Amino acid sequence: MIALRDVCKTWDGGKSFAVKDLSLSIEQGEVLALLGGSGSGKSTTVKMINRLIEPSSGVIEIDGENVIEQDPVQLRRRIGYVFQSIGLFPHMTILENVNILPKMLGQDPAAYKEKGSRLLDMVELPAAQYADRYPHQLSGGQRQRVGFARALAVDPKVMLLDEPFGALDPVTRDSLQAEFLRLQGELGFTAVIVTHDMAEALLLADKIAVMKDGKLLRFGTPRELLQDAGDEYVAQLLETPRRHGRLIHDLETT
Ligand SMILES: Nc1ncnc2c1ncn2[C@@H]1O[C@H](COP(=O)(O)OP(=O)(O)OP(=O)(O)O)[C@@H](O)[C@H]1O
Repeated sequence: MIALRDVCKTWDGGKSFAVKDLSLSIEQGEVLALLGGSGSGKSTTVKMINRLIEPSSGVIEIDGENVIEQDPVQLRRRIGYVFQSIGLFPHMTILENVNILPKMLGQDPAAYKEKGSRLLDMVELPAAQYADRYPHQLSGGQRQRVGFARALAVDPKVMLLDEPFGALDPVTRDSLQAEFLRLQGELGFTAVIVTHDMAEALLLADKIAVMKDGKLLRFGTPRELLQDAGDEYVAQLLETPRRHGRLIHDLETT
């Protein structure tokens, strides 16, 4: 469904690499976690998929079609995009925010209003209660749910999520992660999720791509990584959730 082949992104006239020779692919309905530290090239990679950033070289295909050959605006309308700062319009109600794209695409108002309400119910913000509120009347976690509903409004086959849970407290993060998995299972979209948290990647993803300094260090299923980190840095990243697991297990059993 999504394939990257030898993708590079350089800045400063080719002097520095944000992403170097990145090749990977995922199947329809899979969740890919792009995992790495600050500056490893995760956001650049995800933004190249929907052409917010143009690759310097290499090929990116969605469903067999080269993204470079598609109109960037049309492409972005077909792909759900959720990011940390959410970007809701403050002067629009929650339902109006969810309906932005269907409205821009000229869809039937009665149909998209009904659908927007259903999406709000789906992300557990009952429309009867939340549709007419404004973003400032919601908590951060609730705003992020609106971000999900908005991204889902055009029935995307592909969802890109750039640290969607990064700014949330652990309880809200946990409930939204569970919600994401439920929605993904129900709707079956293919997703790329940027995270710097190995536990999040292990819990949410079918495939994990570990990046460092713009390069792909390791690509595999959570189970494959746990069985064989294959790289010292990857082993270090796995150590934190393992240590937490051991500590909790010890506390429970002693
Ligand atoms: N517009 C730009 N001009 C020059 N360099 C850039 C630009 N955007 C990103 N970079 C560089 O590209 C590299 C990768 O950045 P990117 O934002 O993809 O990293 P990241 O893994 O998403 O990091 P973070 O987790 O901190 O968001 C960094 O070294 C960054 O400084």
